Amino acid sequence: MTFLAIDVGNTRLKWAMYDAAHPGATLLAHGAEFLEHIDQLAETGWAGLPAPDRMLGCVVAGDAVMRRVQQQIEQMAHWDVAAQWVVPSAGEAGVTNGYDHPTRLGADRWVAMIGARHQVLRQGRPRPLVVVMVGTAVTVDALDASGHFLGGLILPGHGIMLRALETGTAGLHVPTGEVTLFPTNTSDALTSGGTYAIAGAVERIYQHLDARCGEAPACIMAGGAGWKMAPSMTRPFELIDNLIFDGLLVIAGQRWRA
Ligand SMILES: Nc1ncnc2c1ncn2[C@@H]1O[C@H](COP(=O)(O)OP(=O)(O)O)[C@@H](O)[C@H]1O
Ligand SMILES: CC(C)(COP(=O)(O)O)[C@@H](O)C(=O)NCCC(=O)O
Ligand SMILES: [K+]
Repeated sequence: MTFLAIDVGNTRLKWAMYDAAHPGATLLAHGAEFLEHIDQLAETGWAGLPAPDRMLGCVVAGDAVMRRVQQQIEQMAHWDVAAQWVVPSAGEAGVTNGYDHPTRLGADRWVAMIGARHQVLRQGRPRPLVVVMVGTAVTVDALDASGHFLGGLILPGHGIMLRALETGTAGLHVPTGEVTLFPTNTSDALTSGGTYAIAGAVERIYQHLDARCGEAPACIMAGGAGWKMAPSMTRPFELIDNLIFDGLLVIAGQRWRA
């Protein structure tokens, strides 16, 4: 059963076609498009793909963007698949949702937590877990050892931090710099400031979760800019590029496995 997984963030749409709709499926094809280019997906990235039997996605870029994606799916002549989008709930696939209003949680955060929780369980005993996603925004979410989502942080991503400083000041229009411990020029000061803001937020949630659970958490990181953070993290972590797709495969497996 071919399965199309779609992750629509605020910067890019990421898609992956699998040969089955459950964890362990083989990846057949994948791609990413900036949101400006998604109206050509049917003619470009998706042309020549096998027709998917099932589709499951998560979208945080708004209803208009979701409709544009659905139009591309409808435009695929030989496809006959209903678009289904994950809506965060009180509980799914072994994760329970501690958000005040569970449906207001970003669908990408929910799916990533489900993917990360299953990754931890595959590796052995249940542990508390920090899930970091470094995309347009950065999210840092905490689950206890039972798979309960306790809550998390939202902060600006690298790009938004830099743009905010550029537009809010007269003297901060400089090229990208390096991350250094004691920056001695404006470029390095900005790049290091953003990177350590994110690393510091992760460190704080890690400490909060360690204190709450009395056990060192696992940490899983994902997102288009996750690799930029790797050298600056203060705790052991695992970088999983396909975390959202892994989560979508877990959810699909539970919904559709006969
Ligand atoms: N090759 C790349 N293409 C696009 N964005 C990239 C790339 N490498 C790093 N990035 C960074 O990743 C961010 C987008 O990551 P992504 O996970 O696609 O975000 P979102 O899920 O919010 O759309 C951008 O803000 C950019 O800073
Ligand atoms: C926090 C986010 C903007 C992150 O989006 P992204 O960086 O992946 O584009 C998204 O998860 C979102 O819109 N969340 C809804 C609000 C919430 O989670 O509380
Ligand atoms: K995302």
